Order: sequence, then C-alpha cells, then structure tokens
Amino acid sequence: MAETRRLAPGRLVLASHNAGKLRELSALLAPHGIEVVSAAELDLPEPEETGTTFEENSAIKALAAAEATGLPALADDSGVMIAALGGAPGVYTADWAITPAGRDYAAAMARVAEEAEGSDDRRAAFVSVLALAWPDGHVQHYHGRSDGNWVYPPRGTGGFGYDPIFVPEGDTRTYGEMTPEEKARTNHRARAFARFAQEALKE
Ligand SMILES: O=P(O)(O)OP(=O)(O)OP(=O)(O)OC[C@H]1O[C@@H](n2cnc3c(O)ncnc32)[C@H](O)[C@@H]1O
Ligand SMILES: [Mg+2]
Repeated sequence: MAETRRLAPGRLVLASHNAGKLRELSALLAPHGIEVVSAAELDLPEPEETGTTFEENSAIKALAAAEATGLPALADDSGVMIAALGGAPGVYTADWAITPAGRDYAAAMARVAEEAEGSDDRRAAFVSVLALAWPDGHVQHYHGRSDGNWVYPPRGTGGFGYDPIFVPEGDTRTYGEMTPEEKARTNHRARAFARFAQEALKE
C-alpha cells in the first residue's frame, strides 16, 4: 500500500494562481493553524497543465511548487462536468474561459448554454482533486464532488468562475448567490479538503 504521510507543523505552499481558490483554501486551512504562502505570492511560474486527468494536473502543480520551494505544497485541479455534453468541459474547464484578452467566464458560461441547447438534461457536477506533494516527489490525492444542475442566464456575483450557473443539489440558489460560508457547506473543494484534513493534518 502507498505510504500515507501527515503534514508536520510548518509552512505549506498553496500551488494555485486562482484568487477564488486561494480564498477558499486559506479559509479552510485557517482553523488548523497552518502558515500558508501562495505560489502567486512567491512568484512561482505556472506549470503547464499537460495532464488529461484532474489527478495528473493537480500533481503537476503541487510537485512543481514543492520542488521549487523545498516545502510541502497543496494544489487543486477542478472543473465542471455537464451531463448533456458528455462530461465536458471537465479537465478543460479553465481552457473554455481563455480568450486573447485573458479569461472570460461570462463567455465560458454562455458556451455551456449554447452547446447544451436542445437538451433537457440539466445535470452538472463540480469536481475537485487536491494533491499534496513533498519536495522528494511523494504525492497524496483527495477527491471531492458537488452534484447539481446548471442554469442560464448566470445568477449572482459571489464566488468565482462558473459559480453563477451552478445550483447544488438541495438548494435553489446558485453558488454565485451564496455567501462563502454557504458555498463551503456543499462544494467540491471543501469536500476534498475535509478528506485531506482528516488524513494529512496533525491536530
Ligand atoms: O490551476 P490553478 O492555478 O489552480 O487555477 P485555475 O483557475 O487554472 O484552475 P484549474 O486549472 O483547476 O481549472 C479549474 C477551472 O474550473 C473552474 N472552477 C473550479 N472550481 C470552481 C468553483 O468552486 N466555482 C466555480 N468555478 C470553478 C475555475 O474557474 C477554472 O476555470
Ligand atoms: Mg489551471
């Protein structure tokens, strides 16, 4: 069986350049008294996400940061899967927002609605895979998922990315219409984090 490691007290690098993810992960880590520093603050380069799975891409990001800093690093690779689109955009969720002028999430959400037009299957799911990596190359993964439905037009200005078109199961509001605390109750990243905390954080 693969080795399972716990994090020793000390600094942890958050290997993400996404401000929304950094806010959520910092809030989740805060009660655990872990000193976090982000890849963005350290000016670390963004590695190319050449993998074809969330597992591969989260490991690429976490390992790049751990090797560059000599510290353990936590990365998230995530995306939204639209049932009517056979699970797209999935691993390519961020790519759907790329335009010559930078990321455009309004355009990405409009593309979901356009491509799924004509289907009455509104099921969608957000997935997050966290990778915790050490400088010696060891990696541990944690998975989280939030099932729900997509809506269009977008609603709400909270959260980030595709939040304004995603309504989690058991609610009628989009993540964009929720407070950060409300989104944290059901979202994919918080669920993956709970598994990470249970296994890898020393209390
Ligand atoms: O790779 P890093 O630097 O962490 O940041 P990123 O934004 O590029 O992140 P990913 O490569 O993992 O791509 C994930 C995409 O899925 C979107 N996404 C992930 N979690 C989300 C959430 O909780 N709410 C809304 N959109 C989300 C996000 O906006 C990206 O477009
Ligand atoms: Mg990315």
